[in-house]
Amino acid sequence: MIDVAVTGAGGHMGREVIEAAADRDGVDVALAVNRTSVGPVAGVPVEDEADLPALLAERDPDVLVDFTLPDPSTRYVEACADAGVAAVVGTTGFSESQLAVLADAAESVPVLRAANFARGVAALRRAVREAVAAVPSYDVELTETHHNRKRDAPSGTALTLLDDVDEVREERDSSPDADRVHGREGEQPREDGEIGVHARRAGDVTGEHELLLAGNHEVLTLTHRAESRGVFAAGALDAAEWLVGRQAGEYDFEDAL
Ligand SMILES: NC(=O)C1=CN([C@@H]2O[C@H](COP(=O)(O)OP(=O)(O)OC[C@H]3O[C@@H](n4cnc5c(N)ncnc54)[C@H](OP(=O)(O)O)[C@@H]3O)[C@@H](O)[C@H]2O)C=CC1
Ligand SMILES: O=C(O)C1=N[C@H](C(=O)O)C[C@H](O)C1
Repeated sequence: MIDVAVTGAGGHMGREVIEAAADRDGVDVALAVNRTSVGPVAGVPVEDEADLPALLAERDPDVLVDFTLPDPSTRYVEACADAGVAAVVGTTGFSESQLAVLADAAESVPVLRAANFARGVAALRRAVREAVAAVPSYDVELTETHHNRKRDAPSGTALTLLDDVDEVREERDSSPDADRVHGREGEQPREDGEIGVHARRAGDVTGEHELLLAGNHEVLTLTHRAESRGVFAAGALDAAEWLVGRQAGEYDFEDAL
């Protein structure tokens, strides 16, 4: 049995995680916090996030699962490092300096961060790397679609897929994202090697990512569509179960699969 702490417990993903944990053997939610006051979620009382450091010391959970925003997320992971609690981070949109804070925390505790906890996206990443390696000269365009509440663009998953493309094309070292063109407008002919990146926001779309490769009179598209947030919550809990007992360090969802 592992004891999990959930931050952002009143948010869409925090609620999904608590509900998924309630249905899963071997996982108990020992602590749930939120910024604003909300009632119990799946019978778990939700406490004030300002008290997180004291609550971590008192309840001593094995692992914290966070889906919030970059600012609170970095604070929560720092609190985990102080309390000796592992952290699974699903939040996206971190700046380089916030990522450095997470890396510091990972010197004390295991920290697993992933922009997407859907197993299908893990498979998509492998397929993308393979496809780009097979047709390296083809044009690449990436389109992601999300609900109209989403704050960060492009999505964390889109950025991960772009890094995967760059890794195969071995362009990371020189200038990681110089090849990315975000939308196009006016006179803007496509340049060799550029990757068009398109972020759509509409309605309540859970999350879709499509990588298009085209050249030589053919088009290949690789698409993932999440049909429920439950897939992300299930993956995050799989990651949490895997992470407990690991050495301090930074991990990715692929490590846990
Ligand atoms: N890795 C993955 O698989 C997935 C990642 N995500 C990512 O998870 C994150 C959350 O998504 P989602 O649940 O849809 O978002 P919601 O807007 O539904 O929830 C956000 C949560 O963060 C809290 N929050 C917002 N601002 C602050 C603050 N300043 N201090 C403390 N807490 C704050 C909110 O609290 P309050 O209720 O008080 O506003 C709420 O609990 C996003 O970064 C998203 O991209 C989403 C799905 C899957
Ligand atoms: O904000 C969301 O909802 C999602 N965010 C993640 C991202 O930024 O990639 C993952 C998923 O697509 C849903």
